[in-house]
Amino acid sequence: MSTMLDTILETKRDEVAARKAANSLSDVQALAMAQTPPRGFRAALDAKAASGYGLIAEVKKASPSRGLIRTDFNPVSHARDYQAGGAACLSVLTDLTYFQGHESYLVAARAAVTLPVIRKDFMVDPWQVLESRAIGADAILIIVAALEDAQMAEIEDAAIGLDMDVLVEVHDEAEMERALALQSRLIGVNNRNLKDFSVSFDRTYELVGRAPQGCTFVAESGLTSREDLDAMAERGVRCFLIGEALMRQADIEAATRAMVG
Ligand SMILES: O=P(O)(O)OC[C@@H](O)[C@@H](O)c1c[nH]c2ccccc12
Repeated sequence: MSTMLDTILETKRDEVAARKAANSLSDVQALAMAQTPPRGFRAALDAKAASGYGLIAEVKKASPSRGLIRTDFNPVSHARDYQAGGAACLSVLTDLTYFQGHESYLVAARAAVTLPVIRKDFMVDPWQVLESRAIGADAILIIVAALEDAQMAEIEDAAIGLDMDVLVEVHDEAEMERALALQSRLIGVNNRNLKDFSVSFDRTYELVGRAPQGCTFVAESGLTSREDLDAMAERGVRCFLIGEALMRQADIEAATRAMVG
């Protein structure tokens, strides 16, 4: 059976092939080298989590499971609101086909704030890491369910070579084991199953104990309230990735402050 993740990855591979053909490597390299240096993504998260909650606030217009989330989508004002409300970092979706994202949203959001920004997209080729740096991204996502071990290592090496942080996303214990074979100690547990979109906080609770000492552990997806975060904190989780629940609010700054302030 072909899952949603398979479908997304198939589209992504075609898209990346077309982009690689259309852009010379030396041009993308030159853009990456001309960027301001990466803002420390994991360090910013750890700093906030030391005295409260570390929030990665997501600039998210739409998703395959929810459709359009925000009609008056404005990445610059959302980014500013997230920063003013106390977020540690931003996540910006750049996948166009399934999330109505765009690279230009990341560029605009990052320019509007001082927070580090992760490019939220589906990495299938190390070339995308260079492209991410070329648009200013400070960190990239590796989805363990999407890649073979060797591909993950290659993509991670590319990011480390560019001084970028890597958020490694897992969903179960087997994926957690594979994640821990990588170098990054920034691990996210996606409560949402990318194969059928079901959400359960049990994914986080099952895996938080498997995170080694010194690892930055992030609970992702389906979090809607301060109470959700407080319940997770009782089990030792202090960092969170939140999109929809904040993007649906009229006053994003106030909602962010209510969540982590
Ligand atoms: O909007 P939510 O339920 O708060 O979830 C945010 C984030 O965790 C989710 O967008 C996400 C987590 N991992 C991903 C991988 C690809 C695309 C999207 C995601």
